[in-house]
Amino acid sequence: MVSSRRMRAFKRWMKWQSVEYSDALDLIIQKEDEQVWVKALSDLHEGDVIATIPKHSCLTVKSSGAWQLIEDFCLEGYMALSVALMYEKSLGQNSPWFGYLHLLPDGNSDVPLLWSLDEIDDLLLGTELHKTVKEDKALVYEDWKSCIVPFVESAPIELNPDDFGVEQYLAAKSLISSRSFQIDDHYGFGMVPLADLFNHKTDAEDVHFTSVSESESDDDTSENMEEEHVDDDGSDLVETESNVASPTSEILEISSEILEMIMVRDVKAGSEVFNTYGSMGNAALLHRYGFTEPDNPYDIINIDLDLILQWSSHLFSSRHTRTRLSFWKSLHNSESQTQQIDYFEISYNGEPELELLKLLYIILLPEKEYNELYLQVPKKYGKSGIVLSEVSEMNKEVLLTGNVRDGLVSLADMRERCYGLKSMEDDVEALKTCNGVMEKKLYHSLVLRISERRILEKLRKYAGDCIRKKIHKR
Ligand SMILES: C[S@@+](CC[C@H](N)C(=O)[O-])C[C@H]1O[C@@H](n2cnc3c(N)ncnc32)[C@H](O)[C@@H]1O
Repeated sequence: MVSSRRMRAFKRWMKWQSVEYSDALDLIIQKEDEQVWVKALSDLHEGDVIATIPKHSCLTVKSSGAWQLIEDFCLEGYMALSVALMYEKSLGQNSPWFGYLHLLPDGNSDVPLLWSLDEIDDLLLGTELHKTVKEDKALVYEDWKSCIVPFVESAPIELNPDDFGVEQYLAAKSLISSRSFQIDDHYGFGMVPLADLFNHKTDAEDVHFTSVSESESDDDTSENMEEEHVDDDGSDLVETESNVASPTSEILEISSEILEMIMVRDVKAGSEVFNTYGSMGNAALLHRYGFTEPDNPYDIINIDLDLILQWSSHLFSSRHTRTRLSFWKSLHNSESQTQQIDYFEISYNGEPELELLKLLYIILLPEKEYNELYLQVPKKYGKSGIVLSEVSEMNKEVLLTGNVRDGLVSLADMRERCYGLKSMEDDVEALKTCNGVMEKKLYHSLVLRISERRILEKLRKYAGDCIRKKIHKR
């Protein structure tokens, strides 16, 4: 089979690159979708070093043959690594990473960046990702046109434009977003062979990825370098002058450095060995990696400020909405250093963030109480005697007046309508008959829609529960 031939070639490549891994691991290619996963062949124990990966075997901007070209053209972050990846792929068998790249898919087609616009509109409508992914696609195209095309045209060596087309750029971006790791200050981030074959499990990883140099490995003072992902602009990766030494001497000096994979819990023979890509909700998982997890505790849903303004303008004059909004903004700005708020988070349990409650409370205050509040800040005001600046996450329920509760329910209903005509029950039914391996886009978009809509359900319940609690207290 082609896939097992590719795996054998990858194993030979790892040997050549001195990438070592435990005999107790099996690298398996799943027949149905060619996904790779790592299986424990015998019991593994916490503390076992199951793989060592020399840093020079990682495909990074610095290690790539295109390094000088990239440097001369001043490309940085994701764009630079994408060019390095496209360049090495363009070399085919002449690339030192051929045996590794040959195992990888051309792009990660599960990542929404690679979906068609129709698929995005159809599958992601209403979700946290719909607008974001459309914007991503437009930005990627812009980046390609304004940076990659001129790079290829002005390169001092002949590059085939077909190897650096927009499709290739999108594919490279999807691989980087779903498989890259932060390595160290010298190499920055890049593709780490073998380490990138481990699948993710939220809060239940079996293995840690650690950077260790030979001098450190003897006395066991290695620094834990849990997989770190970088922002899309790669901004935290831009090197300072001080850590960019003469490339050859530095590479020689650090070529002894290795990355280690260490077990952080026991795993029984026959089980999959998981890594973690971080604590992320389903929107972030799908956006970056192309999959979701059922019952993900890091799920959230956002209520956009625009939606709140729409809701307010159904109830009040636009002048009322504007005045109350700017009053809330002035309070918010005086109390916190955080930047402008465009949306408000509802947590996995359906709890709205404090600032949303404050804004609704202010919008809904009767005119007389609002005027008192406006004139007397930060003194006590109104019947409730609430001092807004004293309300915290701990006691935010004091803001849940009947009107605020109604407001939360209306906002949940308005947010729900963003998902279009299909009800939550339709989505749940569709998920039951969907094949998670063969219909990944549909499957994971349904999980995302359902997880978000469950949070809206919990938000309504949160508003209702508070009614009950208040009645009970009286
Ligand atoms: C770093 S790779 C992991 C190895 C990958 N399975 C492979 O075939 O090479 C990350 C990709 O694996 C898949 N993946 C990882 N964890 C997963 C999970 N828990 N459920 C579904 N797919 C997962 C996703 O396609 C993701 O983009």
